[in-house]
Amino acid sequence: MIEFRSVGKRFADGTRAVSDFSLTVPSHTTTVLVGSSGCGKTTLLRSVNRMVDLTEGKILIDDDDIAARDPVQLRRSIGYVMQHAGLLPHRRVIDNVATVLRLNGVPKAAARQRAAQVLETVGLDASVHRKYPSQLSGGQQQRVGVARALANDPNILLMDEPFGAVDPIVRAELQQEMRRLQQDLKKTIVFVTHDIEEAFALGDQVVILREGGKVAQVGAPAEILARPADEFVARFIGLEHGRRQLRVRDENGRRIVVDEHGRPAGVLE
Ligand SMILES: Nc1ncnc2c1ncn2[C@@H]1O[C@H](COP(=O)(O)OP(=O)(O)OP(=O)(O)O)[C@@H](O)[C@H]1O
Repeated sequence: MIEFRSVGKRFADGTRAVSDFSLTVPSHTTTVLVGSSGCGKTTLLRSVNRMVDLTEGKILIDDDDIAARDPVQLRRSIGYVMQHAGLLPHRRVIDNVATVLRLNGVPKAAARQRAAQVLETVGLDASVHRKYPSQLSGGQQQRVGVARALANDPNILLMDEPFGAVDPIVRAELQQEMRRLQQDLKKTIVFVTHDIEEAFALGDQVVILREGGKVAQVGAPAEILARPADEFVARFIGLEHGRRQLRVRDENGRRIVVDEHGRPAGVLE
């Protein structure tokens, strides 16, 4: 479990990114932080592995204050996936993944073996092992990024807009893949996105943020859709002007669900 207790961050230049942010992230589930650009998502995410050091409040991981942890050790114990995969361009795929294991003292052969295993977990076979990142598609690079984050088998995975730079079809594929992975792995995931559809697709718990890291609403996607806390949330999740309102239409004896434009969205069973 990760607990944010009245967390705040003011950067050296005086920019206040976050104030008084509190949240509990339950273990083995996915929590998605969603909000517009600049609302403080990345700052909050990076404060969990101390890439950002807080100016107020504290973060506890399983009841331990992370301020007391060695930052390098802490960072190595937590998986981190960023938007542009952040792979080392001059290292082969297998070594990009093996490097994090080597840093933790795993011998070379064992590191490569584990890297191959974790690449397979994310759907990449041996044909990519010896390639360089630039020889992979954007979606494949993101998979390598996820594999690298999983290599040490961390309990916690931080994901910062990991699918933001790939096309919508690949993005949907990666989201689906992530749900499958999470069913097996049951990591504690904190995922950042500005896309509410992605938040609803992946989050067990969704946190809608306003500017300054202020929480507008926290809840399961269905709870938020059913009871948006206020106008801001209703607008953010696209409930205004009748959007997302589905209706049932009878079509040759079957009940078809249609969207606000009357376009078919599915079949009601
Ligand atoms: N190192 C820094 N120094 C000064 N200000 C910063 C720094 N990093 C972030 N900020 C500011 O803090 C605020 C929150 O930034 P943050 O990157 O956390 O937002 P975000 O919600 O992740 O945005 P995006 O979706 O655009 O990445 C912004 O106003 C940003 O300009």
